[in-house]
Amino acid sequence: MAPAPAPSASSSSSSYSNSTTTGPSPVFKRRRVVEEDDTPKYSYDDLDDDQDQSKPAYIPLKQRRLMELEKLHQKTRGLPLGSTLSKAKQKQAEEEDEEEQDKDLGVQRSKQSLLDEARRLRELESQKEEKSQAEKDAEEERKILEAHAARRKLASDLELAKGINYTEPIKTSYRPPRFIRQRSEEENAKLREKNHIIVDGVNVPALITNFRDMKVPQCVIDYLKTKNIVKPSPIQMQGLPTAFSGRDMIGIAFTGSGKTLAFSLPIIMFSVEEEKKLPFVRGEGPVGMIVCPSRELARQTYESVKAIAEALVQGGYPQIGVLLCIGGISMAEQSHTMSKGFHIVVATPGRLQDMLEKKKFTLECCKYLCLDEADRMIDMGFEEDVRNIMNFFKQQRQTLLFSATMPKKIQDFAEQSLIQPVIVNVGRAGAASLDIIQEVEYVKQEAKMVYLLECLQKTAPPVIIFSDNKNEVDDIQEYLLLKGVEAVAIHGSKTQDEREYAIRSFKSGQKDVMVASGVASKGLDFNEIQHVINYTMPKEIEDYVHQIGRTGRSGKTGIATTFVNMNTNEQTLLDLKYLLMEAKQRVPPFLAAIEDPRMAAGGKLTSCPVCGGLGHGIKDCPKLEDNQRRATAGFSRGDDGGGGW
Ligand SMILES: Nc1ncnc2c1ncn2[C@@H]1O[C@H](COP(=O)(O)OP(=O)(O)OP(=O)(O)O)[C@@H](O)[C@H]1O
Repeated sequence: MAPAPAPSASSSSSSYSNSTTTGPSPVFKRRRVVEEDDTPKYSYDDLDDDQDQSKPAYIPLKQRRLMELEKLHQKTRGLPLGSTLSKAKQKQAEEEDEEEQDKDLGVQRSKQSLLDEARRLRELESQKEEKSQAEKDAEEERKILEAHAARRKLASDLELAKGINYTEPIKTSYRPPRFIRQRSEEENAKLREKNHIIVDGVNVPALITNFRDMKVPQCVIDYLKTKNIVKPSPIQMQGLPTAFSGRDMIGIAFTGSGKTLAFSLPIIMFSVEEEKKLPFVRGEGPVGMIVCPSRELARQTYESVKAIAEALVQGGYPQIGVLLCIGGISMAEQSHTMSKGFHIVVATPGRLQDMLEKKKFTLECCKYLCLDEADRMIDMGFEEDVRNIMNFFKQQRQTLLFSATMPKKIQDFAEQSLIQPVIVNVGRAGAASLDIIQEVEYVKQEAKMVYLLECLQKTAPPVIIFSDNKNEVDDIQEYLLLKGVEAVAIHGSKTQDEREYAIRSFKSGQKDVMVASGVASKGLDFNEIQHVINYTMPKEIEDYVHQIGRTGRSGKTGIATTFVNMNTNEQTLLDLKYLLMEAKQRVPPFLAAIEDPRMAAGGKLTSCPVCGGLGHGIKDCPKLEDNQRRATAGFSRGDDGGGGW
């Protein structure tokens, strides 16, 4: 029999032992060995050999079973006890761990199941509602549009502050002939349909299909004839009687359709009437204003107003004064007109605001305001300028907004700013003129310049080439001059003299080609442009519509060629594809191949409310992006307008 081990230092701390050093062997052979992990362990020797000698008073059942198991195991397999024990212990620990984990998992599971539940409920709900993707998109678009359109009304701060809210249109002395007044609504509707005119608004004045019935003075009719204007265009048929009647109006018609006459003849006639009543003297005026987004457009409008005013003088009507109010012209020139009293101001917003602030003239008796290319003016950051100008009005005014591209966003914005407005639409807002043959060609970036020369052979001059980059405009002009082509260039960094020279020499036919940046030539009416070449496809489809609109004007046919390549944004190409389809133009295979993701998702073709493009929704609108980028960067005005406005 093995001697009972002496208590060792290592075990003494926890061994049950007699502290006596003398006398018989220790009573307790079985000892509790405490190891590092404090788990009780039993010496095999003690258990086996000393079983009958010294039995512990009580061994719990669990332990006894373990012991039995160990013994059995040892006998059958001959495995060391420690390993079996530790395995058993491990198992037990694992079981305990599992229990612990289960407790944790229980919490986790219950958390996860809540999420699952929420997801499941959401799925159920969405199944219940079963909204199509298109419906969801439409809803989202509506929300973006609402957020985007949440602006103040286009009214003066004074009116807003005083809570002035005009509800009735301005009264004028104009009365159409009796037979027109007696025409039934059905007849009017038929006539509108025949002329592709769509109107919206209350008590829309009847359209009139000839100038005489509109009571346009004979001398003006004669003058218009000299300009080959014999019959009113659809926008004039509806727009002139509407404006003559004093109604606020939003006029939308394609490029080159005669909008200028539609808004300038009424202001001329009102001025003549006022002058007849009581002649204007120094310091008096104006009666009305026409505000344009660019100097060139303002000058062009000024010239056409002056020409009609001159025709009226020839016809025995009183002389009316017209003031051109744009940057880059001398104050002396303007002072001369102002010294006599004047009736009409044609202006760009910046210079107009400046002159009003300097009290060069007041708007005390001004009752007529027309914003030409209104949407572009607002897009270009002139909204605040226009609002400031409104502050100078002292009474109710008649407001007219005109453009070829008037996206829904601007229409909505304008509608709430006008008084019982009449909306006159000829064709879809933003659609291209049907008098333009549109050709789109894939030309690699590096091949563009050379191909341009070839392209110029398509038609006789005059030709306009557009590029959206000032440096490129200069490069193209230089290249053409080198090749012997008579070309002029115009962009926002040119001086006023250079810009005027370019326009004059091109208009008079001295120069065959004009290379221009988009902004500099919007709305300009050049004589019978044969061909417009978009050297670079503009990012925004509205710009494309305005640019190609320099040809195919007043009923004549023109050609537009547009270069695209892999640098052209796919979404812009999609806009272009739809525009070509709408105008029944040939769609080249590379454009036809571009698929519309909205169609694939079961959507339907609608125009973007922000820019009017057909190839995207408001969420992907490049113009909205651009506006936001400008707003973030603190820009307010058009890219190359710099100093030009
Ligand atoms: N009734 C008409 N019949 C024939 N030609 C017309 C008529 N009215 C205007 N025109 C001519 O059509 C040309 C284009 O007119 P205008 O510049 O007013 O177009 P627009 O609609 O303002 O175009 P844009 O949107 O590009 O500014 C001008 O040369 C003008 O003299």
